[in-house]
Amino acid sequence: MADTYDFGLVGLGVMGQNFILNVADNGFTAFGNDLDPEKVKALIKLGGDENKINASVAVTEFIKALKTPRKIMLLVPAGKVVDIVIESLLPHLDEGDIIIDGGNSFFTDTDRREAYLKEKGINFFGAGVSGGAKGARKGPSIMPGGSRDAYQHVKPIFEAVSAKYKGEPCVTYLGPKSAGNYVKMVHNGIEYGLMQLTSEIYDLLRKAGSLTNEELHKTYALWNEGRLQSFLVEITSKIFEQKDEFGNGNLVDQILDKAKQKGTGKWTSQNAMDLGIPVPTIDIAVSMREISALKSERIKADELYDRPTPESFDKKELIVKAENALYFAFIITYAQGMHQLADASKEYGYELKLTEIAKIWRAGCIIRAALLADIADAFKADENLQNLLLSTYFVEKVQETVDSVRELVAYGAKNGIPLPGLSNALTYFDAYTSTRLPLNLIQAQRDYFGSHTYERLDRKGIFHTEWGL
Ligand SMILES: NC(=O)C1=CN([C@@H]2O[C@H](COP(=O)(O)OP(=O)(O)OC[C@H]3O[C@@H](n4cnc5c(N)ncnc54)[C@H](OP(=O)(O)O)[C@@H]3O)[C@@H](O)[C@H]2O)C=CC1
Ligand SMILES: O=C(CO)[C@H](O)[C@H](O)COP(=O)(O)O
Repeated sequence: MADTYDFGLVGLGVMGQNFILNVADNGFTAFGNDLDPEKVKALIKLGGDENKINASVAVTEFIKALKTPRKIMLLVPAGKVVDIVIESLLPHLDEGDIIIDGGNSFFTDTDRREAYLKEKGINFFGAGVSGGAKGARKGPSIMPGGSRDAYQHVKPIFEAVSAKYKGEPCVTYLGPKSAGNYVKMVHNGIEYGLMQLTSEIYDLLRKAGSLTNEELHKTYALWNEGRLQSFLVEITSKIFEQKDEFGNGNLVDQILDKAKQKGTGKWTSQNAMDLGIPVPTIDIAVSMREISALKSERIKADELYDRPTPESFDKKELIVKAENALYFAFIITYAQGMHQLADASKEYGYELKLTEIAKIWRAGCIIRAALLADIADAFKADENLQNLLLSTYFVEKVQETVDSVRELVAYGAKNGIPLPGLSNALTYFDAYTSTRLPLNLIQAQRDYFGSHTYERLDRKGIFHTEWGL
């Protein structure tokens, strides 16, 4: 059994178990490891043939079973556990072995781990995986970064197990250092934005148009056949038809309206702030999960204030406008995420190719959408495109949908329906496309109270005024 397996995987939980079975399905032999003997047993049983897929709780047995250079993927919870697992593997590894962190690790942790392991002759790289349990099993989108040479050893396995878009694997080497984890982080930031927008439109449809769950199911299903075709719209349509197993109508109506988060959306926002890149639709999606968590305060506050009863909206007209609005806001969210990737790439030296990123997101991942093929084309047509909103293709798409957004945002404000993602996307658009913003006044105020100086429109140089004299 020594030195026989092609691929090792530590962490046989939701992602790990599915990923390793996918590896075996694609003709590679694989060996798993987990602290939990039940998970080890379960994998061996599911694998069916121990020569093809095997597992052990013992790290020594796990390491011995792998062909060199060993290719070991970690799918364990992000944070300290990754360091603990690395330390447990290290004494048994040989120079040239490869550790791949497939989890949602924070990108600076990946840089630290890569530098630490390089000193010991071990290759380390981060490879974000997206697609949830089903994706891991049937074909995820994989976002590897780190050593290009080390990636070559894993490339055939990753290309075989990844999702395919029209035959093209949804994986490619993205760049050095933590490029893979960074791209996965922004993927999740975009995911937060799209989820927030999808839920706001649901709120609007049920409150303004009185759509039933059955109508919501049909509406999202229909949208999923058009330009909004995407994994999130597809699962949303399915969610509305799920019955509650306790017999209380539809399950969605029984789910507590407090959204949890594991950190990747917040990190996207925090890092965008650090780099000075505006991603307000992602920021507000994170804030909305935080507001949702304040359930008991929300209940108290609701009792203190009157709220308008929503005026009814013609159902057919509302559905058309809501589809326009969701399409518009999806474009804006991707535009913000791609902008963040472009600027981060310069800052961290990742040399990211946005076309390639859009291409590997076209299938397998949570934010897969028909729109991504158009986004890939836009970056292909202009490699230096600073923002999707500057692409001719998207100018037309945004132009034909923005009026619906204006109308719905105004309706929401007047009728007390919170649409923060939608209004934020609109505000971002209006601000980004304004030649003049009122921030000249902010510069004047800063100079007034703090002598912070300002620049002028009509001449070059840095100026200060003794205001009010
Ligand atoms: N779930 C999802 O949809 C997605 C998750 N991810 C990321 O993938 C990673 C894994 O997530 P997920 O599979 O959901 O997590 P799970 O908690 O389901 O699985 C993690 C597994 O790692 C095991 N583990 C913990 N410590 C060790 C150790 N020292 N040695 C060996 N095994 C260990 C756990 O065992 P035990 O339970 O006994 O502690 C568990 O079986 C995370 O970084 C997550 O953010 C990425 C994309 C999608
Ligand atoms: O990476 C993922 C999807 O792409 C994971 O499902 C992640 O847990 C989602 O983030 P959160 O739990 O914060 O909603």
